[in-house]
Amino acid sequence: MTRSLDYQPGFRNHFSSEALPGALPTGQNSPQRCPYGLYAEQLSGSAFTAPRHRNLRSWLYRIRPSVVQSAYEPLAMPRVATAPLDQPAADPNQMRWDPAPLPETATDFLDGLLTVAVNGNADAQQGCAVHLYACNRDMTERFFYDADGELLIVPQQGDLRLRTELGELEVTPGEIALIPRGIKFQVRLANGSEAARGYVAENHGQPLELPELGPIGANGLANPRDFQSPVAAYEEIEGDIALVAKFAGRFWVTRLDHSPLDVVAWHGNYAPCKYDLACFNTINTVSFDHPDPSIFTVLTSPSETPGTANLDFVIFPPRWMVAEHSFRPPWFHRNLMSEFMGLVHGAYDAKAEGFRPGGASLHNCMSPHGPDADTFEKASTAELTPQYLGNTLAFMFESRYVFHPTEAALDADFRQRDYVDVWSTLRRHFDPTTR
Ligand SMILES: O=C(O)Cc1cc(O)ccc1O
Ligand SMILES: [Fe+2]
Repeated sequence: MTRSLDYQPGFRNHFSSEALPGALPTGQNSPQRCPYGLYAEQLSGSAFTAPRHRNLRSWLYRIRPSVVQSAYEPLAMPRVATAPLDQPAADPNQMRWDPAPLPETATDFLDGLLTVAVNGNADAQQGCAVHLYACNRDMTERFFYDADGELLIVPQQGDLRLRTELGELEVTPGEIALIPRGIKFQVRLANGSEAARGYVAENHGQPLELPELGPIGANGLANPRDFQSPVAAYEEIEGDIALVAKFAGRFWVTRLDHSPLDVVAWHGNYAPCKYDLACFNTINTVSFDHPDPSIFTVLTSPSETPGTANLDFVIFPPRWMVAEHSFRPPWFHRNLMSEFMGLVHGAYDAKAEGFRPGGASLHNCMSPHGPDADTFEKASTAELTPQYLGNTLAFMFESRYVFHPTEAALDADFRQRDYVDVWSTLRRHFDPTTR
């Protein structure tokens, strides 16, 4: 873990931070003249009138307001797709991919994005996209913001420094970062990493929030205090700087003569954050049966239908397995919700092999899936002593909307075209004479 940066703790707290003493106005948001000659700018991540518990906004005190930029021009980014997609048709086939290869030519985070699947409708603020990233170069002269959604970044290899308007964060595999919709940022490799790879969920819907805990009580799962937001940090750099925007499924570029990281102070609850998945308080059965994976929900983006998420971020962390007289791995199942999975490190308990760190799988709405044949055979006869499942960190982006895989994902060399065969050797055990 990286500890060189300062952070403010708490999930969506009302933070205050200033990089110069007294830069943050007190008692009001828009003084007639701001300290140090700064401009005040409000950044709203919700409608002004959103209910109080979902109202998201921060006040930024910056050297120049964001409007000081040129006209936007289209920018080609053919590897990134957005819902709705006309082509190809959605696919019910179970799919799996090996890790995407790391780039051989100089590739920054933006150029290294590749969309695997999309769902919902970005303009209607529904659904999400799943992208992979693989990069070996810093973003230096360019910055990015995404008007189509917030970005949940799940590093799998290599450390990233996320330089945002509201300050800097570093993430390493095992941690996640959340960049709210519209926040300008830049991605650099950190701590000597020469390349980085991971997953991004681009959430078009309601921002991710902590799930309700119901009978679990006041504590457990991801605790709010373990989320960390940056402190204000600014740079004053002049030059020819590109600000790339993703807007309504297309990329655009506007030019600035200064760095957009010019926010000297800010306050509010709309800010990037990071979270170490090792802080997750994992709750599971201590009696029998394998509970639904919703017990492992880190963050959820609700939809209008109660309990039916636009997007859930679920992890499968290291944990004790103690269930008695039970088949312990994930069961065979078919699900209304569509499931995209990735693996940060180790092995996943439903798949003996083939699901590799950096790889991915997709099990769409109602497509059957579950343990592969080897896992089933072993788990059906295993001695059910308490067993520690270490060296594992899988995750799922689960959505009520069907994932439409992109052409690039379907055609990728690293797609395992024979994936469905992992279940083909499941033998018939039925014997009507023996219970
Ligand atoms: O399909 C998967 O591997 C994810 C998953 C895990 C689990 O423990 C129960 C249900 C489920 O969809
Ligand atoms: Fe599943």
